[in-house]
This record gives sequence, structure tokens and C-alpha cells, in this order.
Amino acid sequence: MHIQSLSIQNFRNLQPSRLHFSPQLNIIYGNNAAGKTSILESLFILGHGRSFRTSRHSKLINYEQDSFTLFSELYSHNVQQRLGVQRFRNNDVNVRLNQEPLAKLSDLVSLIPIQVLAPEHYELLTKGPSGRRKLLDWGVFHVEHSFLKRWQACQRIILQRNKLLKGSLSYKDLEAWDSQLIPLSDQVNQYRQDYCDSLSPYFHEIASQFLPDVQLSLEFYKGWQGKDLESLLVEQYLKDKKLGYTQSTIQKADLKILSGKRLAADYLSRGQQKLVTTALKLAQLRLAQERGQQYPVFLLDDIGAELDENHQKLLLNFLAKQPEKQQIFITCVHLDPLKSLINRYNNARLFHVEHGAVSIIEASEMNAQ
Ligand SMILES: Nc1ncnc2c1ncn2[C@@H]1O[C@H](COP(=O)(O)OP(=O)(O)OP(=O)(O)O)[C@@H](O)[C@H]1O
Repeated sequence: MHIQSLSIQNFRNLQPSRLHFSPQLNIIYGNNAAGKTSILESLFILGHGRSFRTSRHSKLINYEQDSFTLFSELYSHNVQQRLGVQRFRNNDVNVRLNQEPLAKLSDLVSLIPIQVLAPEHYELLTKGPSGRRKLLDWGVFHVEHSFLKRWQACQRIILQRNKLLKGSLSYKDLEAWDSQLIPLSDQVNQYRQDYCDSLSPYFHEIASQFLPDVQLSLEFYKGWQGKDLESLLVEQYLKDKKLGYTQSTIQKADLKILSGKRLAADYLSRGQQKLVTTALKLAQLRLAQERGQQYPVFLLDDIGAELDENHQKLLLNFLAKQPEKQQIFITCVHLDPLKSLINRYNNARLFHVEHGAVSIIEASEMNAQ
């Protein structure tokens, strides 16, 4: 899978641009606040319909405009697709795939797998489980497309169950819902557990390169401990009723990252935590490649942020060894540390961003700089 081109209109501070990308390495560089991350953000939107920086779509629209438009030509499942995304200030969205309206944004996720690693993700270990659960579910979804349907069905039933709880007279009133919820939750757990098991060896291998002194491992937590869900739902009925919500659900699941037997977040430095997050995302990429799935487009925002020279080199080495079909976008302020990576590719493309204006720089010009 790769993105061939992108036209951008009225998106953040970016001037109208039409960009043609390398199917392998793309570097976007420029000073702070130039608009580099905005380009990555617009690419991410192609595969998710939303940003990785904000949930408020109106923030993405240029201050002086009423909507933004992105149009892209891309290869997915070896077929060229044309995708247009337009978002309005009133939250209306218009997505067209090969000129036909696309009803469900979730269809984009399977068509255009995109993985992002940005400074926003470096608190993955210390923040609550929702970010880690999203990371896990992103991977599960790309392996097992039926996951989304089951996950959505669980969400609907839990919502319904929580509504019924308040007015219920006894557990009997919930039994019919639980008889659907239990097998669906078991299935979701199994998908998540299987993905965690498959990811673990890749994570272990990459993390041990980045952090050779720390014994890291992954553990899947399904959202409740011990007993099977059926017994817990009966047992916790009165407490659930009092609280007004179901305590034991798949919505509480977590991907625990351990250092030895303890939570890594409690012991690792900020820099180490950043490396763990990086290792996790790279492991997901490697797993997708090894399984022969569509290679997710990999977006790496601000590659230089907070990494010492040695770790930056390790990361660059990893990126230099990517398979031919892997498309990568990297943003940076300084080009110098990336020059040897760029020179390893004969088709790398460089984009210089200045006050929202994007220009293409030839690799030969870079070497002359
Ligand atoms: N809706 C908007 N309309 C116009 N400009 C915006 C909008 N949203 C953000 N900006 C501005 O766009 C600029 C570019 O931001 P962006 O985060 O893309 O920069 P960057 O090059 O990644 O910077 P850094 O290196 O500091 O991370 C910022 O000055 C920001 O204030």
C-alpha cells in the first residue's frame, strides 16, 4: 500500500499544494511551526477520517475558511484508488472513494492502513489504558476484520445494559443481554490475546536493541480479573446497579507493558518510555510485514525529539532496513542526521516546508547543502 499523491486545500496553515510522494522514503523538513506535522496529519486523515492530534475537526480547517479538502491517489490492494475527504465547520463530512460516496469512515481504516508515531504518543505508558487499548485494537483490526463488528456489538450491548441496570428489579432483567454479551466479549478477548501473543516476540526483539538493559514484556489484561465473565456479571449485579454501569467489560482492557514483573511506566525514564513506545509501533509494523498484510504507511513525526545520538542512529538503522514496499514519511527540523538514510534510497523525496508553503528539494541539492 502506498500514497502516490495528495492535494491539500485550506488545511491548517498549509498553502494549497499538490504533492507527489516516493513509494518508499519521504522526508518533510523545516523550522518549527512551518506546517510539517500538518502534512502528516492530513495523510493520517486519509486512513482514519480524523486527526491524531485533536478530536475537534474544526481545528483542522484554515482559520479563514469553512472547509478543508484533501484528495489523494493511492495504491491499496494493488489497485489505484482515488480518495477525497472534505470536512466542514458544522462537522459535516464528505468522503468519496473513486467518486462514489463512502458511507462508513471505518471502511477507510481497512483500505488505507496508516500507523503514526508522534510526540503525542510518548505518554502512552503513563496515561490511562485507552491509548494502549487503541494501539492494540488497531493491530487486531488489521489482522482480523471481523473484530470491529464484534467490538461494536459489545459497545452497543454494554450501553443498553447500563441503561437497563438502573430500572432493573433483579438480575433476570439483564440475562437476555448478557447471553449475547458474554460470547461476544470472549471473542474480542481472544482476538486481543492472540494479537498480543503475536506482537510480543517482535516487540521483545526491537526493544532489546533500543533498551538492552531492560527486560521488557507485554501482557494482555482483558478488563477483569479471575473469574469468567458470566459469574462476575451475576455476582456484581447489585454493585453495578448502584454504580449505574457495568464494571467488568472489554472497555477496561489494557496492554500492560512490564519491566520485569512491574509496570514499566513506574520505573523507566521519559527517554526510555519514548523508546518503548517506538519499539511497540515498529513491532506492529514488522508484524504486519511478516504476515504479508498490506504494509501500513508509517508516519514518524519529529524524529529528533528527545532521542540521544546513539538511539537516533539505532532508529535510523532500523528504518534503513525496511522492505521495498514500505512507505515512510518522516518530519524533522534538521536534515543532517538523516542524510545517510536518504542516501540509502535512490528514490527518496524531500519536501521543504516554510510558513505553510511546500517545495520539493532534489536529493542532489541536499547533498550540496
Ligand atoms: N486551523 C489553522 N489555520 C491556520 N493555521 C493553523 C491552524 N491550526 C494550526 N495552525 C498553525 O499552523 C502552524 C503549523 O503547525 P505544525 O504543527 O504543522 O508545525 P510543525 O512544522 O510541525 O512545527 P514543530 O516543528 O514546531 O512541531 C502553526 O503555526 C499553527 O499555529
